[in-house]
Amino acid sequence: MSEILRVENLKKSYDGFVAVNGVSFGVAKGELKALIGPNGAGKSTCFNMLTGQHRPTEGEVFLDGENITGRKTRDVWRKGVGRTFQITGTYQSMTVIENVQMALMSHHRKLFSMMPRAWKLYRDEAFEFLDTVAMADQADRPCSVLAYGDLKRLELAIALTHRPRLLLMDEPTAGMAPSARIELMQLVADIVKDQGVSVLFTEHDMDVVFAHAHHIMVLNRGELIADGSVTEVRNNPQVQEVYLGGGTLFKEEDAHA
Ligand SMILES: Nc1ncnc2c1ncn2[C@@H]1O[C@H](COP(=O)(O)OP(=O)(O)OP(=O)(O)O)[C@@H](O)[C@H]1O
Repeated sequence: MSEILRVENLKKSYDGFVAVNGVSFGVAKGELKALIGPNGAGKSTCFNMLTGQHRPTEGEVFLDGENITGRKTRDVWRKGVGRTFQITGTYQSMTVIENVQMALMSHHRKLFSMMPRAWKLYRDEAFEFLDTVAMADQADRPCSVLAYGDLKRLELAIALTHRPRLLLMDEPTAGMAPSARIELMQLVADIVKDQGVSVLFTEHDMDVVFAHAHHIMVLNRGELIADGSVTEVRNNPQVQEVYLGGGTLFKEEDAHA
């Protein structure tokens, strides 16, 4: 399978402190890949370098073969790299569908207008995105009354309006109840399968990671210590040491590969 993302020898230093050190990896087209690691391992720093928020100190980032290292966030986004954040970024005073319509206006490069007729634009298209995340029945509800899990699904719909080739998800299930976490990631897995979008996500909940990731990478103190299938990562002694001081990290039945 060819790669949507290739990262070579990525490094980020802050005043001499090395947050990410010589990291190289790939994400295949149509892959759902997890980037895990303890707090402060360098996951967000990695994401920030992929999206152009931070310029790498060294190394290169290729999107579908094109070198995008150091490009501005907006350029990277226009090239098809989307991102969702741990804290949702919807407009609370607007309805669910208006949030999606506004994202579509941006995607189609239409100037946003507060004129009432602006809300007729892209309404059908917006419904399709809401349908993808099973939110069409909540289209006309204000965002301020949505349950947290519904806000996360809405944020996913908004990210999809830009037709990302690669979607980076920063702790997508943070703050959710365990059953809602698995449900949200099942939705993401379905989207990956049905639409061929590639997803790279960070996550602290191992049940979510093992249930859905095709492959897992492990960062520790800025260095990539594992990159492989669930089974390979589970059996990696260095990973077990990092997580549980040598104890068992994974249950056999969790593995799919
Ligand atoms: N702008 C910055 N200036 C200085 N140090 C930073 C900066 N951003 C991150 N760091 C440091 O780099 C290291 C990696 O941080 P990062 O946020 O990437 O880790 P993380 O794996 O995403 O952690 P978490 O799981 O807690 O979100 C940490 O030690 C952090 O304090």
